[in-house]
Amino acid sequence: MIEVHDLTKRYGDQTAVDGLTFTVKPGIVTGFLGPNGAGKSTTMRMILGLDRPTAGTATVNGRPYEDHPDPLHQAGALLDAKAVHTGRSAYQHLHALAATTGIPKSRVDEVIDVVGLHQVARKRVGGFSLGMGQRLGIASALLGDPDVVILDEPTNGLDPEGVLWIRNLMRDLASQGRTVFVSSHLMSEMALTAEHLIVIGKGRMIADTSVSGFIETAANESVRVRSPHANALHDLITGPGTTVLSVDRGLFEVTGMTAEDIGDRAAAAGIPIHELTVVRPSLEEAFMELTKDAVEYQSTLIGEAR
Ligand SMILES: Nc1ncnc2c1ncn2[C@@H]1O[C@H](COP(=O)(O)OP(=O)(O)OP(=O)(O)O)[C@@H](O)[C@H]1O
Repeated sequence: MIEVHDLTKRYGDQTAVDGLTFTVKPGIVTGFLGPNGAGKSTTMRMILGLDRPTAGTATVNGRPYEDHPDPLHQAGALLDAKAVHTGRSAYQHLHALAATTGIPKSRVDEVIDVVGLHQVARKRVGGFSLGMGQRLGIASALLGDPDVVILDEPTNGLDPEGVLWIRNLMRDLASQGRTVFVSSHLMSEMALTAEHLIVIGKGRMIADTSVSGFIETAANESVRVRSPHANALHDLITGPGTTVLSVDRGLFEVTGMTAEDIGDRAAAAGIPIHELTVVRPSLEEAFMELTKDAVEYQSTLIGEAR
């Protein structure tokens, strides 16, 4: 379990993390989302005791990370996969890490198996592809058999096979009862992996919610309805609380009325319906909508700038 309370980090007059309070629970994957520069890495570094908060607290399993006598068993992290001595083999790297932290040698073989690096474990890390480097970073994170796993943008730059592998691994780790906290700036990726989301923008909390709850808050569901009897259909769906957008002749986009309601009313009035579709915003759309005021650099449409 990770608990963050009123966590704040300032660099000079810039506030990178601004009074964040949240809990990351075990047994599920929690996505940590935000546009570039939102403060995700800084928050993760403070949770791991690598950066000192300007104010507030962050604890891992009830204590500041650095106060645990067995920190690698409490939390393992992938922050920067490139931070590895490139002249060593994967095996040597993990072995050195295990030796300096009192982790048995047998665990090195176990994690090499978990991340599927056995065939290249004796090769120099310098020759590793990005995906192999990422796997090695994850092996290092898992070395202490940690309760809490923290991964900063683990799928960055990976091919589809690597992305799928990381996604399945995160789910597996969560199903083993671990706390899995993973950052991303890609909503679409999190939709497939995370159950819960913490969304930040400019260092501030925007949403702490389930994936489905996030979509519901971020944008309204609408219903596309089509009928050859356009006028009759229009009269039927117009009323207080509903918004009807005419998309094409006989095709409307309705908010404020459910598909069931529209279907029942049309049936009762004997109006044929040729399409009745619930339109849910994608997670990416919902994310853009929620964070539009919190991105560091906003692109301006040429038409708007005039
Ligand atoms: N050591 C530092 N000194 C000064 N400013 C910093 C430092 N580290 C981070 N920042 C600033 O703090 C803000 C948050 O950065 P952070 O890297 O935590 O964001 P992020 O959400 O992880 O973004 P990204 O996805 O781009 O990595 C940014 O504006 C960044 O420039």
